[in-house]
Amino acid sequence: MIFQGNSLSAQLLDDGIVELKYDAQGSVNKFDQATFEDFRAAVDAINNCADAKGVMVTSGKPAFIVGADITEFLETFKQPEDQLIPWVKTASDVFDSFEDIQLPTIAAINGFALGGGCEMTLACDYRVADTTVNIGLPEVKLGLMPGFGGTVRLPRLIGADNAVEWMSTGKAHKAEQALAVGVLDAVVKPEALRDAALSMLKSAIDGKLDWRAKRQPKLEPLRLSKIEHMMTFNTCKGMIAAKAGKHYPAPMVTVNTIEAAAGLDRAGAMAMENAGFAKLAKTEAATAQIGIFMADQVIKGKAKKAGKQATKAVNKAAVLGAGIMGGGIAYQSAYKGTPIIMKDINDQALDLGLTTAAGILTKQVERGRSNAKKMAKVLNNITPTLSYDSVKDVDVVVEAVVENPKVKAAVLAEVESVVSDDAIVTSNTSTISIDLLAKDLKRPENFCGMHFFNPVHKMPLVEVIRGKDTSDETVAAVVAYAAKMGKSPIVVNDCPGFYVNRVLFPYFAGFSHLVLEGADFTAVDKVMEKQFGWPMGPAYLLDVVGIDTADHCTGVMSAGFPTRMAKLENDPVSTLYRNERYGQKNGKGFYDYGTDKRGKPTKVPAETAFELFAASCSDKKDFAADDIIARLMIPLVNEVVRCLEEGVVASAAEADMGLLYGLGFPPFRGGPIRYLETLGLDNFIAMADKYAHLGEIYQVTDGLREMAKSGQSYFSTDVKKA
Ligand SMILES: NC(=O)c1ccc[n+]([C@@H]2O[C@H](COP(=O)([O-])OP(=O)(O)OC[C@H]3O[C@@H](n4cnc5c(N)ncnc54)[C@H](O)[C@@H]3O)[C@@H](O)[C@H]2O)c1
Repeated sequence: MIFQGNSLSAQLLDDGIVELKYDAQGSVNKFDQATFEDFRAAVDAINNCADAKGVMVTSGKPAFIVGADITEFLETFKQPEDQLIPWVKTASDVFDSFEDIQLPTIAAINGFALGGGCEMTLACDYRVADTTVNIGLPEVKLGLMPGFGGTVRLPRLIGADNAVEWMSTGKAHKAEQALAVGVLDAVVKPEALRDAALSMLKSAIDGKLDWRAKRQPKLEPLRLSKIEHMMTFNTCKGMIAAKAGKHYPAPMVTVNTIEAAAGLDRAGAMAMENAGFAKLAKTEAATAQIGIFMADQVIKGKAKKAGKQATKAVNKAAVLGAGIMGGGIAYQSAYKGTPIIMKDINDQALDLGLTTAAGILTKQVERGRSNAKKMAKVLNNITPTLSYDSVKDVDVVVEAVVENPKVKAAVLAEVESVVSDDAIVTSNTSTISIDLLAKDLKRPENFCGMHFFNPVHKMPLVEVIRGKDTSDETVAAVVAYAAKMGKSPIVVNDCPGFYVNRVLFPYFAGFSHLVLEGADFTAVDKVMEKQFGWPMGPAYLLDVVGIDTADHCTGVMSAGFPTRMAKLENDPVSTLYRNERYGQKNGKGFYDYGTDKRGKPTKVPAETAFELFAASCSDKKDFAADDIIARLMIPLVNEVVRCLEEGVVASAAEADMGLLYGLGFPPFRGGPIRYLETLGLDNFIAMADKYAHLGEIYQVTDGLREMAKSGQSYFSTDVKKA
């Protein structure tokens, strides 16, 4: 052994080959600060080893190297930009010093080689992978760009156009794709990987392969003619500008960096990369996207823990109601491998439920994401029925019948009397209290809410709602089932609106206030979509949710929080409802919906809506974009803070992910709490105080003022809880 560190070692094998083996103490190999120290020391040891003739990089884990340690990023990136440049240069220098070892080098790549893991292989002269490989530079998904030489080495290896595509999409590539584009030199079966790498390295040592010639282009400027240069970068920039948009600067900074560095040697190009990386590390988008990655880990971690704690595995499920939601739930359960009975009271509904599932599957087949065999298997996993007979032996029931407390109470009691004593019963209600529904059940400990979002197959969130009698076992089993369905579950406590709708309705109230004061709803939608970044502005979202549903929910919320969320006089939503404008479902709401000559869906602001509001709202008035954003977002953020303070949602991470996964909160803003903290607690409070006279939804809590005063972060409170 010529070097032994905590996460990697260098051993001199026969024939003078040094095996540089990454084998961290944790479950995966990643580049954290300690690994960098090891890496640097290992390079020194190899340079000082007189007998070394070549270097083979391997992994002792099922994955090669998964990337940099993202958990260190947010803390590190608090440094000012001018200090981050030397910080990242220290890291890229180690990769350069490895690349400069005056011996042939090869990476034997298995499983994931992402980010820093991919960059480690790029610093080698040759790359042999096995068929399990997944290789790529996904930094852009964290609002960053490669920082360990990826932007320098990859374009010089596979051409600027291919490299920009790899880096601007952040996609991971399978072995064959990476081989075709020239990132890999060979692909072999997993059992042949080591021998193949050794054999190729020996050929280089013996002079049969010219490793110096292979390395040289990586040290020089990119070989591009003026025309090629112009064509490549202009085309790439055009595509990126259209796709990524202004809220996601990382892809454009990446391509600009590669372009600016094209005429430079490695040292010059690396300096460009160091600067570009530091610039991106300081953007709000990077903070937000890194925050999302960490918060997602929190959710996944909790789901995994629930899976271990759950005493009851869900192997067979039932859904009651084959409507929009029931059909979607049946599809999702079946698709992810849990057979499900779909019960309704009428045949037509069952047909519709199955047709919905088949429709989703057909689209997947058309897009090449599935095939007829898989489609048949999924459909076979759904058993439609009109009777309770086949529901008897299921492990979990999801009730998704009409939103009527009496019907739900009757259906829940019925099903409870049919299933076994340890079966879990859940409700997909969006507004009815879980404690209220549990009141007449014999086994309330086996009951909780399981709130899916529409459309079920697309929306990642499931709120698992704990009632006052719900047992921990029930929560654990339902969380595990939701995760098995491929969803991201968050556990919330029972309260009106649960978590997501509870914070959404104050936002809608902010919108209604604005319209009542004369705002043009199309202008509000435009600001909230284009500037704030929501996938739909509030008027459009209300149309999609359904004006009738929204009006009903407003009633529920005002009953639950009578002072803060009291129904507004002349609420534009109620005005539309009274005029039978139910939104997208009947083709008329704030907008009119239809189809054009080619059958494409259309959406135009409805003249009738303007007329109705002219009669019940103040005269038309323009509002500044900042004003619009503040008046909608302050109520939402305030309510999220209340939910955290009341323990409705357990952590800032879950509060953020709930809105990201349930409502499509703009990812570049990270979630409501990340948005609050990016603004700064003091700034948010100052802004909210300006609007406090508008009502309670604008008034910040004492708890928030306390947090601001003591300079605390909601995310550090999460760390303490964990
Ligand atoms: N649609 C949404 O966007 C959405 C989102 C989240 C939650 N939810 C909730 O999901 C539930 C269902 O909503 P939906 O939109 O799917 O409604 P829907 O009207 O499309 O479907 C309800 C189905 O329940 C069936 N049904 C009625 N009584 C029944 C009974 N006794 N036994 C079995 N089936 C019965 C009906 O025949 C119908 O097929 C509601 O509680 C709703 O609040 C809806």
